[in-house]
Amino acid sequence: MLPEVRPATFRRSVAEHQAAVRTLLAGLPDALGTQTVPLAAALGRTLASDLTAPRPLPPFANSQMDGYAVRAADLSTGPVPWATLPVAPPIPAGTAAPPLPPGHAAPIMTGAMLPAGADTVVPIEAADPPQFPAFVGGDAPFRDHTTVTLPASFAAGTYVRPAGSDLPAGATALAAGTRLGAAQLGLAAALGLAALPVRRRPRALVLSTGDEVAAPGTELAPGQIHDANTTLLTASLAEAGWDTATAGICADNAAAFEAALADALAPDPDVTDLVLTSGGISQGAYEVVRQALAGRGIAFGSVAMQPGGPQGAGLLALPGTAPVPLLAFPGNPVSSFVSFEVFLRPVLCELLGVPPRPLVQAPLAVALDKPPGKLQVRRGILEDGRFTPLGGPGSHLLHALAHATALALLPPGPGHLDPGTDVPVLTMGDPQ
Ligand SMILES: Nc1nc2c(c(=O)[nH]1)N[C@H]1C(S)=C(S)[C@@H](COP(=O)(O)OP(=O)(O)OC[C@H]3O[C@@H](n4cnc5c(N)ncnc54)[C@H](O)[C@@H]3O)O[C@H]1N2
Ligand code: MOO
Repeated sequence: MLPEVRPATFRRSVAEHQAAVRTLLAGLPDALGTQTVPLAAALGRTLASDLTAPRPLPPFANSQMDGYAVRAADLSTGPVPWATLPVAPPIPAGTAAPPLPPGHAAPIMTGAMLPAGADTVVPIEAADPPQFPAFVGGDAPFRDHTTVTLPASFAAGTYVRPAGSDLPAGATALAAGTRLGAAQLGLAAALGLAALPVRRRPRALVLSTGDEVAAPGTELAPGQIHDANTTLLTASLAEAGWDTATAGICADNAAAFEAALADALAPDPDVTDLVLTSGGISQGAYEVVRQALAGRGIAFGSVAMQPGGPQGAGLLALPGTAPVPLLAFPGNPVSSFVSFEVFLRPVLCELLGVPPRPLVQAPLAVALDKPPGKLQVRRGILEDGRFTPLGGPGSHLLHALAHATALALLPPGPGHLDPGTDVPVLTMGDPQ
């Protein structure tokens, strides 16, 4: 059950707006539920519940080397630091090993089951002779009375992989919330599991607004710009594991915008977990999102942050559609990007148990001025452990953003920060 958020005009701190977004999206984990999918379809999905090992890994004690399975005690019975032992029948991988007769050495292959009684494997290179007898692996019949000489320097347990030494039966193999990559799926396969319980992928509807905004690939009329935000927000969501749909670019006409939104939500057989709009929420005369949605459950206001000051959020209540959480981001592309990184990604990570972007403290390489009392998010790079800004604070500077690998979160408070001031920095990795 999602909470009611009443229309209002707000002035919030960043923490207050983050809390409002968290409350709005609190029902997401339950709404996603669980579905079981084959391993081949589980790549990139999120594990829905703790995965318990149904059997030990490895399932039986086995050899780590091609060599001889022995009892370590049989190697140091005489006055010399070696022992000559009769050779028992060989143990290939994939067979049930018979018990090792006392005082014998059984040729054993890597991964083969250690016979009962053996506790050590001596690699073939350490044996004399350092090759297996001709009857091992060939068609020749087993020859009794063959012997091998082995050094006594191998302590009990050497080159043995005990049952459960990777993971005991009943242990937690992977925790709920784990994003399933190659290694995690490999572990599930090794445990014998053919399918895994995963969360339904969340799904968002992304809409850009503005008479001036035209789709990439189209010719621009005078005064028009290309739509960056649909792509930017869709890609941000996809990186966070979401499926996305778009209702395209909506003109600055409240009735048409509302109709487009209702259309995109109503006939859709797939659940929409979130609507994300950009543009049309500030103080202008043509603020289509604000005008259309202020009476539909969405609160608009300002957050003490730059860029990304204007914000809207709430539970969208359109006639004929199910209530759905909606976040309205400002139209400037960097404002939309920063809004995603500050308000949405951390909440999604927290709710869905995904690790957030790493946050480090780093000194500023240069002096920076900012609006006092607001959190300013500067884009830049970490170089020699210091934060160097790329471009200025303007929220239209997409080129600098595209080269940034770090976001400095300059705290509200004084408007001037000296070089060397330690500030929190979100690291984003290399641009792809
Ligand atoms: N008088 C005031 N004016 C503005 C204020 C204010 O407080 N008082 N706030 C400014 C801030 S800060 C921001 S951010 C913007 C937010 O405005 P909107 O959310 O209403 O966005 P728009 O006006 O529609 O667009 C802003 C800007 O971004 C461009 N844009 C919009 N959509 C896209 C898109 N999909 N792709 C690329 N670029 C887009 C648009 O052309 C504008 O240049 O308001 C300030 N004004
Ligand atoms: O707050 Mo606006 O998002 O700076 O440009």
